[in-house]
Amino acid sequence: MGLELYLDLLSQPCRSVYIFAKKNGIPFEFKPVTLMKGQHKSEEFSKVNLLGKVPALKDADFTLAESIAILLYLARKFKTPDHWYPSDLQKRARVDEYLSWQHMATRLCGSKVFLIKAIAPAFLDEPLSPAKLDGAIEDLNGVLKLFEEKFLQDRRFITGQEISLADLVAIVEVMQPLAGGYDVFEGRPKMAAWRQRVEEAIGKDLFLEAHEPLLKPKAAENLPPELKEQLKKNLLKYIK
Ligand SMILES: N[C@@H](CCC(=O)N[C@@H](CS)C(=O)NCC(=O)O)C(=O)O
Repeated sequence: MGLELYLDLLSQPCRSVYIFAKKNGIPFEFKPVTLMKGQHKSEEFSKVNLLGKVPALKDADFTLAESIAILLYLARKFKTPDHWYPSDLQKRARVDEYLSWQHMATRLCGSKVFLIKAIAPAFLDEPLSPAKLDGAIEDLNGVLKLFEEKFLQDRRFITGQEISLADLVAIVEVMQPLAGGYDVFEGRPKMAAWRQRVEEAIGKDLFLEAHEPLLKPKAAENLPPELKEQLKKNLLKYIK
């Protein structure tokens, strides 16, 4: 059995894995796991990832969770071009630095804005207080300022001249609040120019293909009440 990637492209870390595999011509079977149908909680999926989260990888009888671990596994196994995870000690450390920082920063704050703006209205009986969104946007703005000042500075990409895993992991996260209706690039010309460069380095078609489910979401299906309740509980955990 070849490489299998368990993905839902609505998810940021899934998009980074998908783009990376496609861009590098890594052969894999796309195994869809639809979050909005609760498929990540199925018994079948728990055999691939007991953590119940996407993305997940299966390579013969080896399974792996966590997008960063998956990206590094793919980079090493398929010996992808050096710029993705540079062999230069300090460039690699720059990538590691961003990948370590982003979980509780770009990812946490971008996801929260997206969930409050785009997902919560379909699940909650009463609208959230506007202060909730204001607070989330304020936190996200603080993180984006740090992203520009510390990680991007005046460079073309985070490590310098070429795209790396750090840029890939960053772009998929900042697209999430954008899809929720909060344009993170407005008033941030440095970030907007970086986005263009990242899109070009990935390839516009692949970038669009990976983001289409997020940018043009299909109407939500009618969910069974118990599943809706479970997803609502999860949502409240994330946006508290
Ligand atoms: N740190 C993990 C995060 C994975 C994650 O949170 N995935 C989300 C989708 S973006 C998920 O599967 N959520 C389902 C849940 O938490 O129930 C990674 O980078 O892979």
